[in-house]
Amino acid sequence: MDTASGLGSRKAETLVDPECDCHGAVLGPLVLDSMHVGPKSNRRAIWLTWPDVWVTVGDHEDGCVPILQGLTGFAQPGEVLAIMGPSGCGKSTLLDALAGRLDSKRRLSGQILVNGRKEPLAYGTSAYVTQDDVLTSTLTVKEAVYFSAQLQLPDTMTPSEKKQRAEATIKEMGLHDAAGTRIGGWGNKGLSNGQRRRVSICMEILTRPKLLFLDEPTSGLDSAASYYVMRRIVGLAKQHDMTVLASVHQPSSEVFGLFHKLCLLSQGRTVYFGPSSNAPEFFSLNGFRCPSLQNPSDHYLRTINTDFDEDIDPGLGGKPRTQEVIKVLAESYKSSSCYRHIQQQIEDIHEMVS
Ligand SMILES: Nc1ncnc2c1ncn2[C@@H]1O[C@H](COP(=O)(O)OP(=O)(O)OP(=O)(O)O)[C@@H](O)[C@H]1O
Repeated sequence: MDTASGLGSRKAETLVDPECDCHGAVLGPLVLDSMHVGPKSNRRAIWLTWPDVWVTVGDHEDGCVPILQGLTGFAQPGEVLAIMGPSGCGKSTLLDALAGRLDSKRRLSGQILVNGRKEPLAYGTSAYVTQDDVLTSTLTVKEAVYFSAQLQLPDTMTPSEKKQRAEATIKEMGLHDAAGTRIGGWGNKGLSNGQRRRVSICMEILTRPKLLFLDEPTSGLDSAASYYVMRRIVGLAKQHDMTVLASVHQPSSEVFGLFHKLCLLSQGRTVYFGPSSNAPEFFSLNGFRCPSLQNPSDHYLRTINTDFDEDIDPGLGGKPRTQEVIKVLAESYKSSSCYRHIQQQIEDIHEMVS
């Protein structure tokens, strides 16, 4: 196993771009020690990079329609990247592309690199929580998670260690009170939708995968549950050097504040990619300042949602149409030093892990 020897002497660096449009903003730490294989894990941490990824649907006869248009980004160990944007902007497609789960209709071009290499993920290193909860309705929460633990966890763990891991994970997802409840399903009511969501997450985080994809992990959860679930996931990422990518619809300010990086998409284009703490400055500099006391994620999504454009009266207050706003933001992002810095960080990652 490659332990990235030689990197040990390089300490955690914080990259600051002196020229960044987000003045003096800290553009996020490249924690080089994450490559170290420490006692808490016998698997290598994962740096996922995607410089210029496109996804299209259709064929040559009917014409190809781009769903994702030249997206560039990376996800790093110990951090959670939030993928946000209006419905249909391409969040699930990006997750599917990065996880190697695109169906045959969707064609990928561009590179997705795992630790700087184009290679399939080793078995057991990644997990994906889909939008639909596929669970056995007749089992209780405890049974489902216990069985899953017995099947998924390595033989090096004893049955009682597996049981303990299952119990701890049930607790982590706040399901201890529902442990004895049947999952249920159509015509056989059991868990609530939010509880089912948390059981699905439980099953996938049991193994502490090095790379975790979460498609709408907080859908169906109330704001408090969303916050606690995301906080646990952020904690697990930090504790186990997990690289987490989550598509999120409508996070509260508190949940939004938990994310390390933000990938904001609209119509398959990047509107912003970078530290979530720098997004307010990016929007302000482009003339779309988030009003004080407003949830920043609400502001970003409202600014770039075209679905209800006819509700905006162009004659009143000279408000630009959303299509123009998206164009301004996407072009501004592509020409910003923030974007160049992300490209540089990707090169640094490739150099570091090679
Ligand atoms: N297999 C496919 N064939 C044709 N179009 C597709 C296919 N998969 C996705 N699309 C289209 O690509 C766009 C992005 O879809 P995607 O599911 O990635 O969006 P999303 O941001 O995850 O949406 P939501 O938040 O509503 O789940 C949509 O317009 C969708 O209709």
